[in-house]
Amino acid sequence: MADTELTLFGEQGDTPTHGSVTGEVDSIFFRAPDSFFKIIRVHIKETDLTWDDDYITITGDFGDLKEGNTYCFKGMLVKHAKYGMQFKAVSYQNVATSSREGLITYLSSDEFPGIGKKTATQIVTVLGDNTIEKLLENPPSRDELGISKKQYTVLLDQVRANNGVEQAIVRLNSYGFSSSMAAKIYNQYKERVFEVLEDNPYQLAIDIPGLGFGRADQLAAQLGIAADAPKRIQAAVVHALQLLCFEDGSTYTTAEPLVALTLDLLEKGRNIAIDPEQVADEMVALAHDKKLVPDADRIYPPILYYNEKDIATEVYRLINDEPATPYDQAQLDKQLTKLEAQLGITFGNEQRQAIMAAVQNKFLLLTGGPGTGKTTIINGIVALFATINDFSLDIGEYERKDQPFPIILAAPTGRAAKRITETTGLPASTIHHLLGINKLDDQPLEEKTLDGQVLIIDETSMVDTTLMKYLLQSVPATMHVILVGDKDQLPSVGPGQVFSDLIACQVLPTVKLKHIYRQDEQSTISILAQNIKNGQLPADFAQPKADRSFIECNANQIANAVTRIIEIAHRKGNNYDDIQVLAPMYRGVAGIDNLNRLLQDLMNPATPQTKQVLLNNQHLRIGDRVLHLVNTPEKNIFNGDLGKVVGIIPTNKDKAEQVAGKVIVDFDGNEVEFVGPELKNLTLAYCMSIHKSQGSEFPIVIIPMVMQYARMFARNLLYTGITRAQQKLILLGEKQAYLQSLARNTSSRQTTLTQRVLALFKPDEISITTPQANPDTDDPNTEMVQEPDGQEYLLTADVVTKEEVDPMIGMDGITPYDLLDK
Ligand SMILES: Nc1ncnc2c1ncn2[C@@H]1O[C@H](COP(=O)(O)OP(=O)(O)OP(=O)(O)O)[C@@H](O)[C@H]1O
Repeated sequence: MADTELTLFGEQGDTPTHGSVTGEVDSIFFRAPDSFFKIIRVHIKETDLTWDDDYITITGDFGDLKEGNTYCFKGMLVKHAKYGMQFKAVSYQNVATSSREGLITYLSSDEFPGIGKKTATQIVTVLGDNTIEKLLENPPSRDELGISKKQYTVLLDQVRANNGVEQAIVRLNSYGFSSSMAAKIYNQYKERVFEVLEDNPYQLAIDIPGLGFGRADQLAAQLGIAADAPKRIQAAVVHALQLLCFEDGSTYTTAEPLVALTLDLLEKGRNIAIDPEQVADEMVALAHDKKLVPDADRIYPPILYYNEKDIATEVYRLINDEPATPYDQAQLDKQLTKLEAQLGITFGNEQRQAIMAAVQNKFLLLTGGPGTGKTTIINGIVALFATINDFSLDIGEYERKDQPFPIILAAPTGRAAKRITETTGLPASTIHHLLGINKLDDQPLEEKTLDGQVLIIDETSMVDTTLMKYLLQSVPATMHVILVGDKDQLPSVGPGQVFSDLIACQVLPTVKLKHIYRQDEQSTISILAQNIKNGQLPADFAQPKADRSFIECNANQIANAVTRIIEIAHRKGNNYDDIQVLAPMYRGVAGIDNLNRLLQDLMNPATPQTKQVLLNNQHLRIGDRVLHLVNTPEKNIFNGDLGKVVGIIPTNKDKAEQVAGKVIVDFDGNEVEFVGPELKNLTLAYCMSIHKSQGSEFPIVIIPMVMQYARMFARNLLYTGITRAQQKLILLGEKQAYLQSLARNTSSRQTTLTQRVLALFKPDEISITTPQANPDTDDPNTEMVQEPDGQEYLLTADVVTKEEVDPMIGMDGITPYDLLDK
């Protein structure tokens, strides 16, 4: 049950009703499969709330609640949008075990066979009020209790089974953790929970998502850990190092920012001054204990330091351990021409070179800008490999013989993997799946060696340092590795810029595609892309071109302007399905959520006959464009997939606000049913985030960019967004927002992978086999696809005045101002 559906009772004026309910659990309606969350009905015995009924619905995170048992719940009354008034418990306690009589009744109940009232009284007399806690935490010997061996075993086993979780949660509640956080903590450490907590409360900040250094520090204060205790300072250093590396995407930091952030954490938490010398001393101690790694003037979290080194070693191994089989160039060329006929495609010259380089090198970096056909040529690489090695590409044949398919195709995201399959017709998976990694940040369950002849990874720029290390470690020496990507598009979420760093080495086999296929030769979209990549806006940025335009407007005008642009484009014969709005943020008047509401009314308006249901605060209608938000490989749909709603079956037919029972969505011919909790994985997609659009293309792209989005500004975000447009691009918003996006070049993460690789390879050691050796790797200024003739670049907005901003593409007679006011 999402909290957004709840309002605190009395929120609109009265004080919220906090209080307690003591009562017997009548029934447990709902148990969440993956947490302690439960919804229960309780028969009230006592309450300080104003409540007329004998029963009340209570929600919360509870351990092993038993129907028929009496508990005391503390919390507040809330109003659920659909189910009305209910009680949200933040803590609870079993009443049966909180008084002497209750304890005796409990211990002599059927749950403890062989223990009668007399023995139960004897146990409670020896142990007193805290009988249960003592039995759980520090059980007395059998002799002390004076009971039989059998009774002793039953007693301890049953108390642990019944009360372990509950008591731990109650005790964690007493440290101020909510029941849901207490449940997370308990699940992490189980019966070791208090041992960990008392030994080092800061460990919680490392292990429990959502529990930061600040909260662990409060707990440490409760447990009496001094403000200048080495344990506390060390925890702050480790936390600051994580923040500096993991939030910035760097693999290391330096002493100055690390000490500054550490002091900030330490002094903010307890309001005292800490001597920087002390921080430096603890940094030395941490280095001694291998909890951070100093190297020259850099400081690394150990995992990132060793992962960079391991990647370099693996690349060296793959290139040197087993040299590639030499092939005759002319033969390859001939084979490829034959394959083009079979595949029904003519590869460009540089694409042909890239395909041949892939079979001639053991390890190849295949890079190129957006739309240069990187994904498309995977098909050619696979086909050429199969031909020269004489193996079949018929999956069925391998399945029948129970043999592995010799080509392994994978990508960092499910959707990129699906795109490979769509392009090649061959199976592809996420790298996580390939390596047997369950959660995003976990490691493989067991060491794995991949079985096959060729490994091709698409969208490699999104692979972070840790995942790349695991991937390369799983590659046998005989396997060819082809890493495909574009270093200028969005980087990995996790630390590192592996793909870009490997290219920057300039000693590894690299092929760069330059010719753009997504847009045609005359396209000014690709020229704009090159400029943006170099951190520049062309002087003609705001002048309308045949395929792009810029409309200046502020955040409050965006929604209206976008709507009008689409209306006009539609009137001019463009199909709504071909128009995609891409924006950086969800919230705000110019955010994705607001635009979606407006664009839905424009592109798929409700009529009295329209079937629609309420979902995630949005109305979903037949015909709506929707986005899938998670990976569901078993249904072949992934995070970022776009589909169209083709069927809706509402549940409660009589009500005005119908709630969805079932929604059927067509994802490019794959019709998928969504029921119950699966529905929350869908959202409207007339406007979608630029992040989710990476790897996709659309005929017409509209991008609003205003200062309101400042938090998200990044050069590679803008670059990725505009390069999604195949034919037309309409940019709108504040010029300053575009300039600031360019100024923030987040690709400058601090990493040392390049130098680790170079330290292993001596310059003359590596032989690069490319049909046209391509050491021209990484100077962005040397790789302009088309230099705009005599164009001056500028980084200031002054030159472009409002008068120069003309109507949008081909929209004769319409001024920008027509678009702003309806
Ligand atoms: N040789 C070719 N002939 C015709 N069309 C091509 C050729 N190569 C690529 N294309 C087309 O160009 C478009 C872009 O190709 P593709 O998606 O493979 O590029 P990409 O480099 O992977 O792009 P991105 O980095 O944005 O994912 C596709 O529509 C594709 O069909």
